[in-house]
This record gives sequence, C-alpha cells and structure tokens, in this order.
Amino acid sequence: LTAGQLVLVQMDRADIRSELAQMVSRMDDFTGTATRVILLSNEDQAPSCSDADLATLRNRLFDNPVISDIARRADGAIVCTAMWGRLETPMALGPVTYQAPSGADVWTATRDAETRRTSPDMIGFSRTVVYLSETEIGSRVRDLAARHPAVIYSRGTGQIFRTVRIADAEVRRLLQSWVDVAGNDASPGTDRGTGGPGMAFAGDIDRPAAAGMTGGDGRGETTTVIADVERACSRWFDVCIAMPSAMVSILDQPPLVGAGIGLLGGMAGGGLGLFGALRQRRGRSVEAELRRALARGRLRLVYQPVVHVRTGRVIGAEALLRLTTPSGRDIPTEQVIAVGERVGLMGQIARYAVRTALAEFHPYLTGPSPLQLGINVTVADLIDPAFLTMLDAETARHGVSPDAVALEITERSTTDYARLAAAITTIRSHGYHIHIDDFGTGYSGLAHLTQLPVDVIKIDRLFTSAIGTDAVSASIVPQIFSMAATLGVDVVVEGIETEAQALHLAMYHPDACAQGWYYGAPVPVGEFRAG
Ligand SMILES: Nc1nc2c(ncn2[C@@H]2O[C@H](COP(=O)(O)O[C@H]3[C@@H](O)[C@H](n4cnc5c(=O)[nH]c(N)nc54)O[C@@H]3COP(=O)(O)O)[C@@H](O)[C@H]2O)c(=O)[nH]1
Repeated sequence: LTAGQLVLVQMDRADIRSELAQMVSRMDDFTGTATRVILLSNEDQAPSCSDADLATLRNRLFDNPVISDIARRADGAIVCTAMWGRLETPMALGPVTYQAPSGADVWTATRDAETRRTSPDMIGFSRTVVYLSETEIGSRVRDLAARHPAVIYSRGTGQIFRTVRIADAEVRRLLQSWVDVAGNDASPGTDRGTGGPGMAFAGDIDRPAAAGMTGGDGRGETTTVIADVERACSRWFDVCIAMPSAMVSILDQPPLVGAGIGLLGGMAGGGLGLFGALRQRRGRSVEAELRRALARGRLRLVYQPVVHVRTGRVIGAEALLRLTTPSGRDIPTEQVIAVGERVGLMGQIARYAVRTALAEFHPYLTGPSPLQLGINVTVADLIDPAFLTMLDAETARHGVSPDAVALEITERSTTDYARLAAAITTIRSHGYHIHIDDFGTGYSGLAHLTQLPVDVIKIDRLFTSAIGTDAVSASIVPQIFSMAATLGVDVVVEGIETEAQALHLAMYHPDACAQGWYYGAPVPVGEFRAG
C-alpha cells in the first residue's frame, strides 16, 4: 500500500467546533422564532380562520422570514393558512416524524427522490402549525456547512432530522448507528460527545456494509471514508449537529487495498476509527460523464415552447439541459443537476447553457417578432458580476437584445435576499428578465417574493397537475394568480399536459402564458417550431 493511495483529510478541530457552535446558534434562532410565533398565534383572540385571524397571521408571516407559512389545524388537518386562506377541503397532516419533549409535533423535511422537491419542516403545537422556510434554513445550514458534511439529529431520540452533503444512504445508516450509540449521552452545549466514533466503528468495521473498504472493483474509483466526528448540541432545544472531522479518501485502489485500509483502521483504533464507507459509484459515474461532457461540449440543450394561452401563439421557449452518454444512455436531467450542485459545477453549466443557447437559438431571438428564451441559472450566477459580463458579451456577439433573454432561477435557496434583490435589479437594468421557476415549492414565502423584483413567476407543475380537479392544490392556482396581480408580475403556468387543463386555463386565465407537453415537448433546436 503506497502513500499515494491514501489521502487523509484531517480537518482543523478548532474550525469545526467554531462552525458547529455557529450552526447550533442558528438552529436556536430558527427554533426560537418558530416557538415564539406558535405561542403568540395560540394566544390570538380571534376564532381560528376568521378574517381577523388570517389578517393577524399574515402580518406575522411578513415579519418572520424564517417562517414560510402559518396554519391552523383541527382534527389532524390543516384548515387554513396565512398564505392560502381557508381551505375548501382540510389538508390531512401526515404522521409526525418526531414529538418533542415539550409536546410539540415536528414533521421533518422530506425530499422526493424522483422529483427532488423538498417539503418544508413543520412544527405544530395546539391549534397552530408553522412551516419553516426551506429556503432560509437550507441556505443558512448550507452556508455554514459549505466545507463540511453534517447530520442534524435529536439528542433525545437519536432521530436524524436532516443531512447536509451526506447523500449516500449507507453513510446515513452508519451515522444513524453512531448517533444511536453516542447521541444519547451527549451533554448540552457545544462540547464533544463522550460516546465517540470508536464505539460505532467497533461494530461496523467488519460488516459487509463497509464494502467500500474492500477495494471496490479495481477500476480506480475514489472511496471516501468518514473517520472521526465532532458534534455540538443546543442548550435550549432537542437538537444536535455532528460533522465528520477526519475523512480518508482512497485513490485508485488496487483490488486488495481494502485489506490495508482495514488494517490502518485497526491500528488507529478509537482515535481514527473508520466507521463508515461511502460508495457513490452511481453518483460518481454521473459526475464523470458530466465533467467529460462539459469538457468536450457534449451537453445538449432542448427547447420547450411557452405559449400565450388565449391566442395559442408561441411567445418564447425554455432551454433545458440534456446529457446522453457515448453509449447512448440518457441521464435524467434532475440527476445531472443534483450531481452538478453537489460537486460545484452549476456555474460552468450555466455558462455553457448561455453560450450554447444563444449560439443555436439566436435566429428565434432576433428579427421583427423575437421570442423570449428562458435559461436556467442559479442564485450564485446571478450575484456573480462576471456572469453578467459574460452574458452581455454573448448577447452582443449574437446580436440578441437582452430583452429576449430571461434568467430562470432554479436554485431553491439563497443566502441573502437583499443581495439577490440588488443583483436582480442590476441584471434587469441591463434589459434581461428574471423569472422565478417552480413557484410554490421554494421561494413561496410571501415575505421573500415581495423582496425580489422579478418579472414572472412560473407556477410549478405540482399545482397545475390538479387544475380542473377538486384537489386542494387546484384551489391554490387562482390564489397565486391574485397574488401575482397584486405584485404586478406575470404568470407562466407549467406542466400543462391535457386539453382539459388547457381549456380550464383558457376559460379562467386567458392572459396567462403556459408551458407543457400539451403545447409542445422540449425538442432540439432543429425541430423547434415557433408557428
Ligand atoms: N440549473 C439548470 N437547471 C436545469 C437546466 N435544464 C434543466 N434544468 C432543471 O432540471 C429539472 C428537470 O428538467 P427536465 O428534466 O428538463 O424537465 C423539464 C421538462 O422537460 C418538464 N416538463 C415540461 N413539460 C412537462 C409536462 O407537461 N409534464 C411534466 N411532467 N413535465 C414537463 O419539466 C421540466 C421543466 O421544469 P422547469 O425548469 O421547472 O420549468 C428542472 O427543474 C429544470 O429546471 C439547466 O440548464 N440549468
């Protein structure tokens, strides 16, 4: 086993402890705000869901950006919310994921593996349920955890609430077992748990689950193994955060390297207890494909028409990324974007998309009746001045007016709304448009939307799939339209698939624009028809 095959990444413990302390203090902020809002709302005098009650809840919502909605519950169902008003059909609350010692019910964020959509955390006590803003929490946690993976869990029960940059199910399971062993005896405050990783390590090292340490398939993949963990717990709430403080990356291992790693783990004992193996073969192969495709210009774009509902006229298009492997396998775009986000390639993807889209779609963006092209970018791109410089250069190069380009914000988080709002203002002053994508799933907090000077909101297909049915989510669509009218922004309805949905739109929202398979699937530029 040569030294070159093992890289030990030992992070600075002092750094990690200070980062943990900050994270715990942020968590205390969120939970403290949610608790205050719940207690205040429980004491309100007006009857639940009366006009006066909803008005009070709305004011409270505007004042608390970490909350994305405040709801009243009765008989295990949400009956009204500050954002959506009284629901015609109460929305049943699923089983709680955790009951805090205080008696509060907690539903933790769930992420749909298929759609990658995240539902927010909710905390309920008595008649009030607050929805924590996924955007706020996610971005602050991601901020602080930018350099480290982390797992957030209950000290009382060891239940994992959330993992940050720990995607592999196996590691989650192993962290869970570490939490089970070490979590219960952690003392409050930002001190290191006394259980220590060695305890879990002892049980895990020989298990087949540690297969990452047995050498893989010898094709030279990298395996990362978490070797040691630091953690800190809130003094006030039942929440702890654990971060790996040492990781071992095994590079280009020959088939028998695992034996060596096992030996190293054995020698290091509790101090460097190897207690988890990360196998990310699938993720890594998508990453490798993505990197190769970016380097060789093999990423493709397809274009989906956006139509004006009343006239049926194509008024624009959205550029959507496609990755096909040399062997002809299409990798789902959701997966490509997830990997791009995880490995920090989104900036490159956005630049690639801008250059490619303007180069191949520019004939539709110039001339007497230019279309408008939506290009997906992240918040990080919007606030990067170099991105705007590149965009200006590319539009000028292809003779495209900035007015024909809309940047669609796909990332569901931001670190700083004031900064994002300032960046949006600058970009719009150059003539570009800003669209909020997937409205209803991310930036849905009213308080946030009013801070962002955007041109269009695109209603997520999650809601439009219910159009014309009796589902609760269908009743949300008219409310989004009235909110958009109040804010003076236009609406694009996404995911229209059927004639019935299109007719419904034509009847009730004829001046909206829409997108979906009914009007046209995403196609390569050569197959795009504007007429
Ligand atoms: N940052 C970037 N994100 C990108 C880019 N290209 C795409 N994306 C985002 O990836 C997500 C998945 O996109 P995709 O698989 O392309 O799916 C899009 C459409 O194909 C699909 N669609 C369109 N019409 C319908 C429909 O009628 N029914 C239905 N079930 N699906 C439909 O929806 C996706 C469009 O989503 P949106 O962007 O929200 O309008 C997606 O989140 C993309 O945003 C990229 O270059 N950069």
